[in-house]
Amino acid sequence: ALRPRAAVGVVGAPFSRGQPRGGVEGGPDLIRAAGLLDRLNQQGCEVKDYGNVAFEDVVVDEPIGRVKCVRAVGGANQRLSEVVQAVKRDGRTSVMLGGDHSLAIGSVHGHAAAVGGVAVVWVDAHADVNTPLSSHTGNLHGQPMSFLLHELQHEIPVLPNFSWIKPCVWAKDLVYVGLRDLDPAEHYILKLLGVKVFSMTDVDHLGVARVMEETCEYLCARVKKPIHLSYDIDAIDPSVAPATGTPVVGGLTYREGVYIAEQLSQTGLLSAVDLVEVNPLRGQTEKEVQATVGTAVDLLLACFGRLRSGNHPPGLPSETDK
Ligand SMILES: CC(C)[C@H](N)C(=O)N[C@H]1CN[C@H](C(=O)O)[C@@H]1CCC[B-](O)(O)O
Ligand SMILES: [Mn+2]
Ligand SMILES: [Mn+2]
Ligand SMILES: [Mn+2]
Repeated sequence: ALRPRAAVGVVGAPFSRGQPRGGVEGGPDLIRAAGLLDRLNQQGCEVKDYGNVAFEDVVVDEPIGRVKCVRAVGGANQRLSEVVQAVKRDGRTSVMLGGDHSLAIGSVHGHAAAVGGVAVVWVDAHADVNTPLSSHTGNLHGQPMSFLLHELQHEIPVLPNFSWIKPCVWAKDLVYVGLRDLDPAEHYILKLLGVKVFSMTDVDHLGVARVMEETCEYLCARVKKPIHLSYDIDAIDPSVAPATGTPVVGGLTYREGVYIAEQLSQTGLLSAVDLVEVNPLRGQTEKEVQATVGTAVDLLLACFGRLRSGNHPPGLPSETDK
């Protein structure tokens, strides 16, 4: 049976104001330069590059309380949401290349605006669910999920350039994988809302196969909504992907990271992917940068059907055609 070529839309989001470390805005072009689009084409995807989102420069952006770069982050995500909506309206799976993780606000918002309710799989060392009031750092890359969850809206203050955001994710439709560095407030929020979490302890205890069996079973049999995979490269162990802003030891192996993407790809529900927090200035050598970028590319290829057991073009005989 001929499989339809997966239609993919790549959106570059060269943005860094959700956190203080320069360099992460270089992520999109580095991932492109490593050959992502050609490799997706070669494995049978039909790919359109929507280019890099042109973010408006915000000159005066004083902190509000502790929260930094509020106006820049709010404006950037409003632009990004519009582009992701366009990608989805074109019938393509959206691939957003970051940039820092505050960009998930616009990416998830745009996805949900186009397709209705979405399920979110958040693969990250961190939960990124601080509210503007619970955040110790004031960095918005640690807060994106708080603006998206219906159940947290009473905790969110009015912020300039954020009033366009409509919460669009229910706690029961969110699954975390790879958590190992939560702030107390985040832990409290996840417990209070009963969010499904597979921390690195669970990965150790159950193994990644069981973690993904439970995740996919839950999302395919129960939730059945289009899946938004938001992948922070710092979910992967820093020995594999060191060039990132907030590395935490004890992360996913390369194999576990790819396996997660392979399994989600096979659900057929993958509707949008973020690959964020690749920061070339945080690699100590060029080799470290290339290892990080290469891992990001391989994770994305696995999201779109690349299998380590091998693939061949449709039309050739394969066991399923017997
Ligand atoms: C703040 C440092 C010291 C700590 N190791 C660290 O990173 N902590 C995480 C957890 N909470 C922080 C925050 O809210 O600012 C940090 C967010 C990371 C955002 B992410 O997109 O990279 O997932
Ligand atoms: Mn992280
Ligand atoms: Mn993150
Ligand atoms: Mn990070």
